[in-house]
Amino acid sequence: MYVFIINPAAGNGRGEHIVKKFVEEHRSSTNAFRTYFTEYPGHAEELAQQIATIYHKSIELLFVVGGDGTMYEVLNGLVDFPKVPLSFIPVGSGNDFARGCGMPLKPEENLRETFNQTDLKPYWAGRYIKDFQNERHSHLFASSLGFGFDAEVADRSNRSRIKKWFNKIHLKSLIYVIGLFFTIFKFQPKTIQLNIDGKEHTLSNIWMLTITNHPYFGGGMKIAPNAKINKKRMYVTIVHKISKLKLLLLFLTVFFGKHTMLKEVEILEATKLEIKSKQRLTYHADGYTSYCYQCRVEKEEIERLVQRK
Ligand SMILES: Nc1ncnc2c1ncn2[C@@H]1O[C@H](COP(=O)(O)OP(=O)(O)OP(=O)(O)O)[C@@H](O)[C@H]1O
Repeated sequence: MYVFIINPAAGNGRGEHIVKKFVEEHRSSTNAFRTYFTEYPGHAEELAQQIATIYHKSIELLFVVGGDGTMYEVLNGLVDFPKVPLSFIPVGSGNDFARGCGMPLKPEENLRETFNQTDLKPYWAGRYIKDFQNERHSHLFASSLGFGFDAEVADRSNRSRIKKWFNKIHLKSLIYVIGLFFTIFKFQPKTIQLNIDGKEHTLSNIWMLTITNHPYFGGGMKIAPNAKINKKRMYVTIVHKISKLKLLLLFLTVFFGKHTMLKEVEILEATKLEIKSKQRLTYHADGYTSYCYQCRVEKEEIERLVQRK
């Protein structure tokens, strides 16, 4: 059975149209298609959990049709069902997961290719637990988890009342650019206690600390250019002691992965890490934003099967 979880709010409803057309074309070869539509934020997580509870043994492939936020929700709905094979049809605005997995970014092409040659490979998500919560409250992230400036930009943009209108006229990225200019004047660099694989570091004047499972974040920015999808390591990009002007330069060069030439940028590898701060930290996980003072992060040990190069 092929299952589609479609977010009609991502990509202005493009996913719904593409899947309907595809199902119509393939109905004669198989009838085993089920389509589900999300109705509100958080619904993809509930749907994925309910569908997997009932059908986990018969799902040949679960297609996530949306953006990175939908992927994040589905992944978290499947926490207890790692054997459900996943594919991502990118119709969102960022689609970093598709980029990181080397999938075609054109949704029609992606869907056709995935369906014709179901060549699944392992993928290891990241897992994080914030503040003093226990394992039961851990969350998974598919692509990235970031603390500091970029998270504050994302948070400001997510809370913006005009975001909905900008989305409608395909100008979502403009909201982030506006958010970036507002945040750059307000942001207070952080002091962070960072434990990487047992080694303690006190880092001051931190602007960004971003953890990724593959090179991309923020809608195509190549933040960790040498990152490879792997079982053990996450890539930690730290931006510290940087001037505001240079930070703007960083946001231009990061699309080509050239920000690593700046002395203020450091990329480390980690299996497990813990971040603590006395200041409240804003974070984003695959685009979702929230706040914490402490966060433990590690690779998910279980491998999931996803469509990727
Ligand atoms: N029916 C719905 N109506 C409104 N919002 C929804 C609905 N279904 C899901 N959502 C929310 O839509 C938001 C955006 O989804 P998603 O992140 O997948 O797309 P995107 O923002 O276009 O892409 P990207 O994250 O790749 O930039 C998510 O926060 C999700 O919870």
